[in-house]
Amino acid sequence: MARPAKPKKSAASESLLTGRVTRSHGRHHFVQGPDGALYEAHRRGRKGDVVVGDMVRYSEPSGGVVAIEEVLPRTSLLFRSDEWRTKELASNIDLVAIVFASRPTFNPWFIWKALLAATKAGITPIVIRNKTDLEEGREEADAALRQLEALGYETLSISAGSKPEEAKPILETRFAHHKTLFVGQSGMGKSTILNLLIPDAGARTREFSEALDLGKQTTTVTCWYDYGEDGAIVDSPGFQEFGLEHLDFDDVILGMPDIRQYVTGCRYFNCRHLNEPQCGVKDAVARGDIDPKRYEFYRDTVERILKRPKY
Ligand SMILES: Nc1nc2c(ncn2[C@@H]2O[C@H](COP(=O)(O)OP(=O)(O)OP(=O)(O)O)[C@@H](O)[C@H]2O)c(=O)[nH]1
Ligand SMILES: [Zn+2]
Repeated sequence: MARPAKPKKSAASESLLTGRVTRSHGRHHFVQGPDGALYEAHRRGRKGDVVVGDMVRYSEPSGGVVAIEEVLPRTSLLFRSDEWRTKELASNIDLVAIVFASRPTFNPWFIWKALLAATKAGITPIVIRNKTDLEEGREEADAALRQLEALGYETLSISAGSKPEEAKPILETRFAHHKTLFVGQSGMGKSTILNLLIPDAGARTREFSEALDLGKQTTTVTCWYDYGEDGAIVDSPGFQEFGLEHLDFDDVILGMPDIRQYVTGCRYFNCRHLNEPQCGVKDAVARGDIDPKRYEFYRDTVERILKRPKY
């Protein structure tokens, strides 16, 4: 028997609306419709493929809850991972702002890992050195910043908390018309910066969590805030680690310009720059042309990758 012809696009699919996923709590998503209204949303078929930042097609709200029928193609997708799993952080962003300060003590590896993850995702990174007013730890923080600049990364220096009137226009100029994800270790001043850019962010979140009775949960998830006409500020919860389980060896080389520039001096074309003889990278470390701390980071990152079963 002949199969029945596939039905033409149903009236239902034509009535789908397009909106943005602005928050996710496990399988609970929140979609902002074209009119700005927020809807609680579930993914049709319980697929776990929805990420904050996604543009989705969803069905008309019934009882306030909508069904996400389709995730539209993304322009970018940023990951971070831990030992156990790789997690999407946000989609459709075009800048990653990495915030650090001299106090609490920052970990340069966090910054370097975030830079590698951004490079891997093809998203422009920018490093923000906050709390320039603090004396404590100033030297290390300034040295870290100078090194990042020498590596070719864009940076900004501000005191978001103590000189907000100076910091605000600097931030506004750089982040207008961009969709920026902010990442940083806890306590670096991410929330302070966010509040300068979006003064009512706290109120928006409170309103939202009260309306949906979410309590404290809202502070522990990634949130998308529209910013101006065509920009967005995406706040991620502070975390201490920025795992790179989703990177391969080549991604590390591509994301570390100071290492990459010496690989042409290696004898073996497949040199990993770890224990091989006549290695251009190790020679550069020995001469003092590569910062030993950066090489240590390189070694640790690559050794983790090479330990994986795939290699
Ligand atoms: N001295 C000084 N303190 C600042 C500055 N910016 C922020 N702070 C302070 O640093 C502390 C941490 O700032 P937050 O904005 O809460 O940091 P956060 O990165 O959002 O931290 P989490 O919420 O843990 O992720 C607060 O006490 C701020 O007042 C600054 O420019 N100078
Ligand atoms: Zn080598």
